[in-house]
Amino acid sequence: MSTSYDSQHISDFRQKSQQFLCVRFVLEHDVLQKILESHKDDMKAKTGRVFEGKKENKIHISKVYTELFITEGDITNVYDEHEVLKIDRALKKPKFEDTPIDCNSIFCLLKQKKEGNIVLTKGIAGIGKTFSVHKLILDWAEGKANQHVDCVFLLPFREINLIKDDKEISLHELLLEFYPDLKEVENTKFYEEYKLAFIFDGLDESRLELDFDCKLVKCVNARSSVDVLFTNLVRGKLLPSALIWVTSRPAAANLIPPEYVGLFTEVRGFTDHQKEEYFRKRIVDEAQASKIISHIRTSRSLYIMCHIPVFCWITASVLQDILLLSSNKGMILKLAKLAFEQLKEENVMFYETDLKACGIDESEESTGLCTEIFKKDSVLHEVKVYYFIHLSVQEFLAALHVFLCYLKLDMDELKFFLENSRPNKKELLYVLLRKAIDKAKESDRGHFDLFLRFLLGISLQSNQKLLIGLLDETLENKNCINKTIQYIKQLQNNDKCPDKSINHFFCILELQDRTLYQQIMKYLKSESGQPKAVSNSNCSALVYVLLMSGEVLDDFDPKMFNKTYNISHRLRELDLSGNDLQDSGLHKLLDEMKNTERKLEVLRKVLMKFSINHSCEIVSSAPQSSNSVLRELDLSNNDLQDSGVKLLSDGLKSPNCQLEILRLSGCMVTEEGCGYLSSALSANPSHLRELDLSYNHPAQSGVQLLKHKLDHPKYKLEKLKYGKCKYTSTHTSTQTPTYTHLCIFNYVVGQLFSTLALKIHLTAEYSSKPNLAGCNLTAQDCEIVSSALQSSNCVLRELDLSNNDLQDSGVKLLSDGVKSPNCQLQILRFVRFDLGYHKCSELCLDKLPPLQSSNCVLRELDLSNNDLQDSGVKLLSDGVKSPNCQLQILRFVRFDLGYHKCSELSRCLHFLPFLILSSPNCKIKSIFMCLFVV
Ligand SMILES: Nc1ncnc2c1ncn2[C@@H]1O[C@H](COP(=O)(O)OP(=O)(O)OP(=O)(O)O)[C@@H](O)[C@H]1O
Repeated sequence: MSTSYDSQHISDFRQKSQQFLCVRFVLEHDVLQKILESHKDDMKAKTGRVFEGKKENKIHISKVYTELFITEGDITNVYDEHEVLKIDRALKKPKFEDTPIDCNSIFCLLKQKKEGNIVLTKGIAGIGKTFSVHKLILDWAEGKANQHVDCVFLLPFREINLIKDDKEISLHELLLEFYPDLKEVENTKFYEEYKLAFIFDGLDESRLELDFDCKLVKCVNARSSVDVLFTNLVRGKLLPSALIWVTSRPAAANLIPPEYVGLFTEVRGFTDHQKEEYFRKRIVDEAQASKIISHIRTSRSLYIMCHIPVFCWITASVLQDILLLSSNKGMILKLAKLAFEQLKEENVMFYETDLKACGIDESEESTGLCTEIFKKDSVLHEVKVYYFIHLSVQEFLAALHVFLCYLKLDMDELKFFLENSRPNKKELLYVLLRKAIDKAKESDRGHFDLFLRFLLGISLQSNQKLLIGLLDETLENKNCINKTIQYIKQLQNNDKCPDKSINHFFCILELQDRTLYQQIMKYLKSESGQPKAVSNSNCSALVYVLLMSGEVLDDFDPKMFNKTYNISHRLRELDLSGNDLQDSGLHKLLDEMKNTERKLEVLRKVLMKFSINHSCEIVSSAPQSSNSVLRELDLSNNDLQDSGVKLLSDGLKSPNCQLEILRLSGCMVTEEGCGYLSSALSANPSHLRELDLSYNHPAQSGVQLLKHKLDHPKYKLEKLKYGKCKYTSTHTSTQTPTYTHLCIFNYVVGQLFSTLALKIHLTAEYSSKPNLAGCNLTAQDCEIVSSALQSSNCVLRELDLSNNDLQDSGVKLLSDGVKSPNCQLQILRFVRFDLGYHKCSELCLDKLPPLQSSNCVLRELDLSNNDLQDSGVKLLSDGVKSPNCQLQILRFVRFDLGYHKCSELSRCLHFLPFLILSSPNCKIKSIFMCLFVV
């Protein structure tokens, strides 16, 4: 029997199925709306708060966001202009005549275009591309703009890079990686019926290899590599109705073929009006904002630079801190008095009455600055006691107070030191310092020691400059400083107590006396030639003094730590940061340590470039040795590479290895190196707790191998640093005591000298002598420097590139710059620019500025501390002999002969002056050579 449907049946069925579809649609719609609402909340959280340098500085974007000048640009220019020229142009001629466009309107403008599928926005580093992206998304999520768009996805290339290169993934899955909540849209018509916008931020950071002729992908569920998905979106093959926005720095903008670009925009930064608006918005205190704006106006170059928003931020941070210091001046002075009064009494804890006696009342004690400097406790009977956050803060403030009293000639306050003496004004500082030295010497417990060091530090004019805002004037009194140094030295001759003697070393260090080394040697060698007894605490102080002095290490004899003076067994930590100790020196040192019952737990060798094979072998053998107690090893910023890491990993595998912390930041480690480390950890899982691989180049899979170890209970690994997270080295500075209080300055100033700032600094018109020493510049950065040198309006006259790891390729680029007829460079410094560790010195030197070139106008060249070797020196002398060479001063001070004991080098070096001076063309007036034969 066949079923027959009459028309009534059919109509009922239609009605029901329509109802069913409606119900399904309503349900689906509800689900989607919920997902979209939660996505919007997610986006608000993601884009609403912005980092401003430090984590704790996370603020809401609306508090700082200032409209930017964005224009519609000509896409064809993208393909023929170099980024440096763009920066240059942007800095010199920030013209804002074109019609600005509102960032929120870009999607509407795109729709008006007949051709092209995407919006491409370019802009130089720090100009505000990411900020614009965040603002657009936030406005959309808050319902303020672009409400025709149902859903916006932010996909920064920086994060896309984290997806495995070879992973096949669908667009839907890609979105799930970023937005897991979208899981539920899978079976809906989300991708077909909703208006979607995709924002790809920072094309310049992308590691994708873009091939716009690649295979077609049209379906959101079809799998392929991420680059194929991206190119299909851009070509309009995948989700053709979606809106796509890509941002990029200029150099990478040309990766997208122009035919796909519907709207091309350029972020041009802040106009003058916007700059000022930014400062007023960011700095809530109106008077402070006005002060900063007027300060910026007085400096033309700063004012121009501030059209780049990131500079506005840096400027605001630096200037605000300086103002903060002066606006808190009154309070700081009261605290300084309090600190001194209490120090005199040897008090570290004090009461409300003590605060009042120094003019600090109850209302002030728990506000502003006080809360940062004080700690407050209620002890017995609810009586409040106060103490400075750290004793050194009290000691520093006390020293500041005494120095201020000296400036004000407040003899009453200085009575504590001067007692009955009444020196004249000229002698006052010397007498005051001398008496303070005596006071510290008299104190058995040494409670004036650090105070004294701060006071001596502040008495140097160079340090006083750091206290602008607190001191009304700075004073240069070299005569007094010299007399003080002499006085301390005199005391040292009769020093009976080692503790006092060490403090005297520190005092001399604080006064930046260069003869410190001899003083130390004198201390170490008693008259009988026998070592003096050195206490535990003095041992580390002594090592500190020894190692902090660059001069000392030229003559560094590791035996001193060991047999002769028998102090190495007390050594716990050895920081060789920034020293010249070569491989051979390190070898000797570790060798000595091996033979004793040593307790060296922490070895740091940061910033010391050294050869791969030698040093890694040395370092690898140290943790393997059976009596090794090495716990921390910091080899950051050395060119270890994977081969070095392999050697090191052999050490780690040893059951004797107790290493807990290993820092290999910036050591050119790739995925291969991660593999070695991973297998070393597998072989010996029990110790390593912290591994720093930041600033290296491991592919994601390399990191994954190690990350796995983080989760597994078998391993102790707790911390793994990778990517571009900044590792703050614990590298100490000779001036630590005096600068402790200024760490906030250092932070901001550090920001100011970021590579980005320096790049722009370099191309800015005002700067003819940028100091780029120790700025972590790389070979790539040399491209910028080289272009600057070749530019027709280059004003660079003097360039210091010391202590940068520029590598051969970088030197080559620089050399191209110096050869350019436009280049006016007269002075070039490459001090301790370790050419040596490439072990191909001829090559390197070959790439140094060509002294023979008729365009080269170099007058001064400083190659100190480079391992040029014989052949290098020969090349150099050939250059200098050339009739074109203009060189007048050539330095290679502290050339380390010990390293090449058996080579021809010494002979060659002795010959060099002769070779050069006997040449009829030679214009050299002085040669600085300082030879140390070990
Ligand atoms: N519109 C703005 N309002 C206020 N501050 C801004 C604005 N744009 C940028 N800034 C400031 O400049 C800094 C850098 O901006 P942003 O990260 O957007 O630059 P970018 O062009 O994306 O740079 P890069 O190419 O280096 O990624 C921000 O952290 C912020 O401090």
